[in-house]
Amino acid sequence: MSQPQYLTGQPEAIQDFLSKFDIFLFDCDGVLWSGDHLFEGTVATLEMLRGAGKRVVFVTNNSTKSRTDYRKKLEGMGIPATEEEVFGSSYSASIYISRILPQRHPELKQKPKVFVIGESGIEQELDSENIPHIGGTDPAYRRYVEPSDYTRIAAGDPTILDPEVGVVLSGLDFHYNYFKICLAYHYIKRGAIFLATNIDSTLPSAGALFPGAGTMASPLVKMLGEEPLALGKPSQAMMDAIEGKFKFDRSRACMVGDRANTDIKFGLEGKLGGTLGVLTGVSTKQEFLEGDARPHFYVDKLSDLLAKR
Ligand SMILES: O=C(O)[C@H](O)[C@H](O)COP(=O)(O)O
Ligand SMILES: [Mg+2]
Repeated sequence: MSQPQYLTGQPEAIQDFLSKFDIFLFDCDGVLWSGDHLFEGTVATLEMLRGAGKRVVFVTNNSTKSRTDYRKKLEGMGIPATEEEVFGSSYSASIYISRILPQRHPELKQKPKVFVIGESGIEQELDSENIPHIGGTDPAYRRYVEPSDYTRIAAGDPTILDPEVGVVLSGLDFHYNYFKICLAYHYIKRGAIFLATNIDSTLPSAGALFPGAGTMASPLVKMLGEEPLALGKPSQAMMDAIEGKFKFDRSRACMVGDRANTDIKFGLEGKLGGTLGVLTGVSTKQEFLEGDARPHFYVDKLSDLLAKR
């Protein structure tokens, strides 16, 4: 395994790095910003890349926002963007459920609904693919479990366990609770397909780490003894969908990310021409230098790419 090349403070090496690629797939949390805190130099770096004729695509595992939400967040931070340039795990999961799952599970025709553990980003993307869904942000699910719930769920009471649910989709949920876990578990035990938007164990925000989507799915993994199929990075189903949409030469593409086991693994397994690790998010320098998924290049922060000769 080759040693990642450090680019910070190396203008010559940075120019050589930039000349290798026509398209940059950008992770968001931990690279462009940390929650609502935009990292210094992010806007200028993206302007520099676009000014040099490079294509920029935003590829995020954060399922709480839709492509529309991300366009607004990017523009709100001074980064011009179109929804076409955004590819999120909630969108990746939605197109998997609408276009691939029915071929593999024709029985889902009778069970078209998705039980959502997550926020509105998932609901909006399911709506964009005309997939019916329950749970999610519905206030009816933001409550403590009641004694009668146990008997009703155990009995399969259709007024609490919707018989049309064929998929449980687990994402980042800021309103997570015991009641949702109970329902999700019993839907899966009754045959629903167990999917996740992504497996990130932590969420970088305000310069610190918080529970991630992968942590949301873990109680179900513990109960079921099985992992969900995750449709976000490093899933190559997502890479194929992005390549299909943006039609690019993988050897001229670079994945930029802060997390080794999602972003960097995504680029390496996708056989992209390059991967760039950024040390402003989840993964440490040691993880980039000694871990299983080592980037080709790494920098302390994204704006280090602005260094001039
Ligand atoms: O918990 C999560 O879902 C992730 O931490 C988060 O969303 C990662 O987003 P990304 O870094 O892929 O933009
Ligand atoms: Mg990230």
